[in-house]
Amino acid sequence: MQITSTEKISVSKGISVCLEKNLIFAAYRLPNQQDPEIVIQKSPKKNRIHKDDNYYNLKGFLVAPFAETEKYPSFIISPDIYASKHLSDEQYNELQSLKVLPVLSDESHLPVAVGHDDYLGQIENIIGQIEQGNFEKVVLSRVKVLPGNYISRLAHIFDELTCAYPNAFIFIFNAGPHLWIGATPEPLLKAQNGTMHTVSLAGTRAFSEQNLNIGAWNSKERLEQEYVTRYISKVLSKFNLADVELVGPYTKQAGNLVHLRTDFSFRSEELKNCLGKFLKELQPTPAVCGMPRIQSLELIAKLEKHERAYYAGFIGPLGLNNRLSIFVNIRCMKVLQKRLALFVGGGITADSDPEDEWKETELKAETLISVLRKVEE
Ligand SMILES: C=C(O[C@H]1C=CC=C(C(=O)O)[C@@H]1O)C(=O)O
Repeated sequence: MQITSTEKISVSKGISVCLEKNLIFAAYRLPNQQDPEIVIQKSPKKNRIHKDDNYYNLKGFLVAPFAETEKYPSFIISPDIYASKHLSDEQYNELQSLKVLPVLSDESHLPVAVGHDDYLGQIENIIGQIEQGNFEKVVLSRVKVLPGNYISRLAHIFDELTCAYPNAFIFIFNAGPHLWIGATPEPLLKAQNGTMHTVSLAGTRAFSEQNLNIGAWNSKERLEQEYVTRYISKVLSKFNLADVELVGPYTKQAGNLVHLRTDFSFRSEELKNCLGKFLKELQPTPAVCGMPRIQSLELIAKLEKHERAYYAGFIGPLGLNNRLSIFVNIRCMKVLQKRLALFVGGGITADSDPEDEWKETELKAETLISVLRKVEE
């Protein structure tokens, strides 16, 4: 049915239609911005990308996994239809005319939920390895599974996330069996007016006025974040980036939580021809992986019972509105036909208390669960 109307078609309506048709698309709302944006690809084929590609010439919504595999590749969603705030009648008609794509079920690889005792056992294992001098920090994650089919409610959940978390990056993306939604507080790389920005984010407390005061944070928490800062500084010097400026650490609210954060900025020119390589070198940082990195990747693969897939990978718009804004995919969930899989993790260091670490992941899960409760009311 063709429409010509004076009624505006919202991004939220666009999300619903894309989900009904199972199209490859992404919608997002950048931190501290009003309007959500939507990127819809007409072709059903994933556009895979590689780190040697010239990212500067890419346009669309970038999706990269925690660890690149055949099953979880990096790809970019083409902006065949791109709209901010509203779709035009023409765009909506074009969307309506696109064919429904088959649902590619991923139910054969269900993320395995890990309970309290198993999680504490894994943390103790990591602390033991840190005490033996094999690691400085390892970020362990787990999955919380919530039964139910939420697909028809995702547009509503997206809208609620945008209201609940104005300073987060709110996103949803769908491509084949990969359907994810979340509200991440962690920018990975942003380019603005010739300057690039990245952050070191780690250390978590429940939000309170008192916890916004940096003086309230202890040396364990500061060290946990300091590892990330050191790692990023090292990557920046490896790429010979000039004029690096560093601000922090300071406290930053993320919904029901507060984190420690340090901001880095540097000239973007230098990365023009090696952005893909730089991103792969930078991510995963010890905010989601560990120190040393390769050994942490191996330990994570050995200990965790689930595949991280796109959790702790990176996502965001590239080359749209002349912007580059990429975020680390945390505070997120994978949406399956009959369940949601919430991914939550936390940094383990020598002084970690396993029970506190469990509580921290419960708090992190609340970021999304509190919004799910709202849409169920
Ligand atoms: C790995 C996650 O958070 C990271 C970002 C901020 C604080 C973190 C922490 O305190 O452990 C984590 O490094 C997650 O939310 O799943």
